[in-house]
Amino acid sequence: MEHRSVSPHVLIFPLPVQGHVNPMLKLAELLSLAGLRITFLNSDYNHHRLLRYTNILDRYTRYPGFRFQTISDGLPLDRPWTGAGLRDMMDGIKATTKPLFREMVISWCQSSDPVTCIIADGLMSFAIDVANEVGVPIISCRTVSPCCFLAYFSFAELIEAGEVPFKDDDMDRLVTRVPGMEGFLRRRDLPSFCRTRDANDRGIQFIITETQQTPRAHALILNTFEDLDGPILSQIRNHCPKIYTIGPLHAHLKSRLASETTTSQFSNSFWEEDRSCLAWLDRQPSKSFIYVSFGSITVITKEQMMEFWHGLVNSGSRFLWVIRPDSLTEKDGEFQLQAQLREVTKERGQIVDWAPQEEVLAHPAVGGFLTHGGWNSTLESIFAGVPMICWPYFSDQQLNSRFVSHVWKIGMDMKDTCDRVTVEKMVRDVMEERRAEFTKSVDAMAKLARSSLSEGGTSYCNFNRLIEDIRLMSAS
Ligand SMILES: O=c1ccn([C@@H]2O[C@H](COP(=O)(O)OP(=O)(O)O[C@H]3O[C@H](CO)[C@@H](O)[C@H](O)[C@H]3O)[C@@H](O)[C@H]2O)c(=O)[nH]1
Ligand SMILES: C[C@H]1CC[C@@H]2C(C(=O)O)=CO[C@@H](O)[C@@H]21
Repeated sequence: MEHRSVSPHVLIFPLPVQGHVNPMLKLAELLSLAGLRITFLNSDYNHHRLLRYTNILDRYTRYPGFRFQTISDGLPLDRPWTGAGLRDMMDGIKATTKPLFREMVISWCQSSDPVTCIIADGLMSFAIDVANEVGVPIISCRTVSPCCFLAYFSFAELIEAGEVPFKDDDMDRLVTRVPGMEGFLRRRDLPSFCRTRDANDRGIQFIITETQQTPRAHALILNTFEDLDGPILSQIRNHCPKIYTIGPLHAHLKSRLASETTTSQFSNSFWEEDRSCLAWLDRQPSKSFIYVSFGSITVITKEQMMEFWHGLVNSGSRFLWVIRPDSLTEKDGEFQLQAQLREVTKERGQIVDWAPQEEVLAHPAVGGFLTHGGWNSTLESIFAGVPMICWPYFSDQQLNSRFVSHVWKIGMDMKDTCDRVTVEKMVRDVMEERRAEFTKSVDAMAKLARSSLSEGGTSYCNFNRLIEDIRLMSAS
């Protein structure tokens, strides 16, 4: 790839959530590898956590044009933030981050090194307003699944047609107005924000407003590959014609780094990874354990935690279970329940606060993944060829789990149930009874993912087009 003498300067600005920062940091490194200069804008709080638990400074500052900047997210320092606090986060961003961002961008644009292009999280459309005000091209990046993004586009129409809010409790009724999903999308598969009786609910209105702004951006980056989401992408292209599908980003970065001499540690985690579990995995037989993790912001009740635990133990499979310290909805004085579970679990497996997930999924001893179905986890599981059981918590996860079970047929959907009998049955299905069937389809998808990243593959070529697009911005 050609490097011009002054390379473009790209400002990357993710929503301050693990599942957004992680893929956007990977995107940032990919762009750095291509010779672009990057300013990565993190919230103060998240940056501090990354400094504490990862080697991001060593990893990223080896690129001469890379720098981190920080901004306030407007939240008090004594949170942890989880999915239950979505409104607080959005309010903080609107009141505090938005005006600060505008000031920062204006001052950078007046400096001797103005930004050529902004790549901002598609959930912060105020970045589009600011970019337009200062005349800098902006590309939107949505870290959520394309199927969910498409459903968001249909929210206003669903409301107008009276499909949302739901008028009764029949959650299995088909939803007819999300294009391309007419035959299989049930009410229960819509993003959790639709489970309200109020069409003016702030959650729904926020998503509608943000999503409808996306076409105002110069282009849209999606973390997927064409063979996974082809029919959905052609529907999205009716709204946003210029899309760069360059995923799975985690694997794309690894494949482009493969020729470089670099560290093999890729953690962008807000928690300390417990790497001791890898040694435990090394002692397990092939495809013998199930990995359990519900991502970075899911919270569960003590009751649900116990149902999962009994179901896992009764299944007879060994398991590695990530229980973040802030996982429980209720207070767990001194983490008593978590400590007890750890103790009684020793026989059957391990419980850790946070795992090196990509490495765990790539381990030969893993046979299945019990996941909340966050989009990063879904892509990481597909790429590793690991069948899933999805227990969606919120947002896109309700849709992702339907696609996993019904469209791609690479796992099972445990949505809206949480009892030990179901957990046991599904674990047995994925690990034993239906293992061959799921493994065959997920392996085929993993192969397509790999080929999208190889030279000439769709994600590979789309990434090169993205770079050219950004370079042309600096030339004009
Ligand atoms: O022990 C762990 C658990 C998770 N992870 C990583 O954390 C990320 C989690 O991302 P994701 O699976 O997408 O879940 P969330 O953290 O819940 O992500 C939020 O952001 C995603 C992208 O927008 C959405 O798809 C989700 O629904 C939303 O909850 C992944 O890269 C995992 O590899 C670890 O490294 N170690
Ligand atoms: C903060 C959550 C609200 C919706 C966001 C999202 C999306 O892009 O739609 C996915 O999951 C969460 O991280 C975001």
